[in-house]
Amino acid sequence: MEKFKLSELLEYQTAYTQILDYECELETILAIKKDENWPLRRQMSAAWLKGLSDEYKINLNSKESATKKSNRLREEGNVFYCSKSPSKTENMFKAGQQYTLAIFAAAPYTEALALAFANRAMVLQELGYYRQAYDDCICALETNQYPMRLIHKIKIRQAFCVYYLQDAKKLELHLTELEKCGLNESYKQRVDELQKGLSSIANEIIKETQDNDKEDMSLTETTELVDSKDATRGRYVVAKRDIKSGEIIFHERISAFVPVEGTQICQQCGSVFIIPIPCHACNGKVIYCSLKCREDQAKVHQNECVGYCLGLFEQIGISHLALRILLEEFPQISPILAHESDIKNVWKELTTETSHLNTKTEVNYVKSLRLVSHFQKMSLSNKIWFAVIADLLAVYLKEYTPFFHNTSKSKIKQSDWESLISALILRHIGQSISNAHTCSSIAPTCYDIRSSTVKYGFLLLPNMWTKPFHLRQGMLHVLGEVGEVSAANIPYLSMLNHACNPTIRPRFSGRNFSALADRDIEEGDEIYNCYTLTYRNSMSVVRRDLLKEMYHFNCECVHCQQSDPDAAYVRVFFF
Ligand SMILES: C[S@@+](CC[C@H](N)C(=O)[O-])C[C@H]1O[C@@H](n2cnc3c(N)ncnc32)[C@H](O)[C@@H]1O
Repeated sequence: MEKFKLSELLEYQTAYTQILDYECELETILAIKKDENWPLRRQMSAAWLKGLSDEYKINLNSKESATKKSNRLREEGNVFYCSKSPSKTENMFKAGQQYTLAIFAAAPYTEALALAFANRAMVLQELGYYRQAYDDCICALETNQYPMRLIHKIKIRQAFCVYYLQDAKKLELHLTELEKCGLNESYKQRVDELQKGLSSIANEIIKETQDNDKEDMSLTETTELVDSKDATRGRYVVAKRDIKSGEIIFHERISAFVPVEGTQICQQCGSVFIIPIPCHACNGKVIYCSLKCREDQAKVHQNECVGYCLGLFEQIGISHLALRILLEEFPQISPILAHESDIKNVWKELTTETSHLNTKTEVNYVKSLRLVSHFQKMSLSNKIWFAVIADLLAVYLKEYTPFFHNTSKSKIKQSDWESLISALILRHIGQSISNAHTCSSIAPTCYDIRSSTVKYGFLLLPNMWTKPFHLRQGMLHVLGEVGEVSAANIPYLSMLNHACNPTIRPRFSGRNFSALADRDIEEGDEIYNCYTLTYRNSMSVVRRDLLKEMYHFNCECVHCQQSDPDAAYVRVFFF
C-alpha cells in the first residue's frame, strides 16, 4: 500500500463520512460506524497503522550494530573514567554521559546493555548519586546477560549504595548474597567494613522523600466550587477565606500529562533533572528517572510502547493527551462497569452529572469526566475528523496492545467496548482542547531540553556542579530558562474561569501543580486563571479572538471592561 500521511488519511475519511450532527461523542462514534462504507475505511486505518509498523521493522537497527555502537561508546566512557586530567570529577561526568549514550544505543537483553548500566552505576556511585547507581545495578542484572564472573562487583556496588542510603534491610540482603560469591581477600575486607556499617544503621528503611510524594493539600481547604448555572460561564471557584498574596491556594497532582515532543522528562513524575533509564522496547523514546517511576508507569506504558515505536503519537497532537487520560484513569472505573451490558447506559453513567458514578468524588477519573467540552460547538467536519482519530486509536489499542484483554470478561460486547473507548477518547479530545494546561520547567540555559544531545540527563552536566547537589558558586543564573515541557490534565485547576488579570500564579514541580495567590484575595472573591496571554503582554483584541475561538466566550473580565484595557501593555512595550 502506498505510504501516506495521517493528515491525508484523516482528510479522506472525513470527506467520505456522512452523518447527522450529533451532540454526544458516543452517538457520533456509533453513527460513523453505521455508515455503509465504514468497514472499508476501518480497513484503511488498520492498513495505515500496519504501514507504520512495517516501516519501523525495516528501519530497526540490527542487534549486532547496536552492540557495536554501545560497546564503542562504553569504551569511550572508560577512557574518561581512567583519565585524571584536566579534572577527575569532570572526567567522571563525561564518562557518565558516554555510558548513558551506550545504554541508549544497546539492544535489550544484551551483555552490552548490562555492561553499560554497570559502568554507569560505578560512575554514579562515585559522584554520590547512590539511588540512581543502585537502580543501574538492577537494570544491569535484569538483562540476564551480566557476566557471572563479575557478579561480585555489582553486588558489592549495590551493598555500598544501600549503605550510603542507610537501608539496613537491603544491606543485609546483599551481604548475604556476597557471602556466597567466593570473594578474594580485598573484597572480603570490604564486606567486613560493610558488616560493621550495618550495625551502625538504624533498623528502619529510610524512604527517600521526593517532591513528588508530597501529600495533596485538600483542594477545598481554601476554595469552593460554585455552579453559576450559566451555560457558558459554568462552574467557577471562589475563596472560602481571606488568602494572602504568595500563599498557596491549592496543590493538585497532575492526573495525566504527555511531554511536549522530544522533551527529555520522566514519563511518570515529570522530573527534568534526571539521569535517564530508557525503555528499550521503544528505543529510549520514553525515559524514567528511577525504577520506581518505571514500575508505576508500567500499566500505562504497556499500552503506549508500540505507539512510540511507530511514531504514532508525534502525529496526533492533543489526542495523545486524550489517550493518556484514558490510560491513566479509566482502569479506576472499569470494575464499576462490570455489571452493565448496554453501552448507552454506561455512557449515561459516565457523563451525567447526577449519576451514581459522578457522586464518587474519591474516584479521580470522575473529575476528568466532568470537565467541560465544547464538542457540541465544533463544526461537523471537525467532529468527524476527531472521531476518526479516536477510532484509529481504538484500532491501535485493539491490534497492538493488551488494553482490551480484560474487557472480554465483562457483559459488554467486544465491538461495543471499542465504540465506548473511542467515544471516551473523543470526549477527552474535546475536553483537552478547552482544558489542557502547558507545564513549564526550569532548565539550564544553553541546553535544549528537547535536544537528543542532552539524552544523558541534566544531572550529568559537569559544568553545573562542584560535586553532586552542590551547585557551583555563581551558577544559579544558568538555571534561568523556563520552557514548556508537557501538556497536562489538571482537573481542579480547570474549574477556574479566565481573567486577563489572573488571581493565581501557577507553579509546576514535576507532577505537582500549586496555585499561588498573585495578590491578596478576600473571602468570596472568584479565583481566576489566565488561559492565554495576560493584559501585561498582549493586546485585548488578540486575547478576545483567541478566547472566542478556543474557549467560546467573550471576555468581559474586570480588566477588559476598563475604558483603556491596553494602557498597561502599550506603556510597557512601546515606551
Ligand atoms: C477551563 S473551563 C473553566 C471551568 C468551566 N466554567 C466549567 O464549568 O467547567 C473553560 C470554560 O469556562 C467558561 N469560561 C471561562 N472563563 C470565562 C469567562 N471569563 N467568562 C465566561 N465564560 C468563561 C468557558 O465556557 C470556557 O470554555
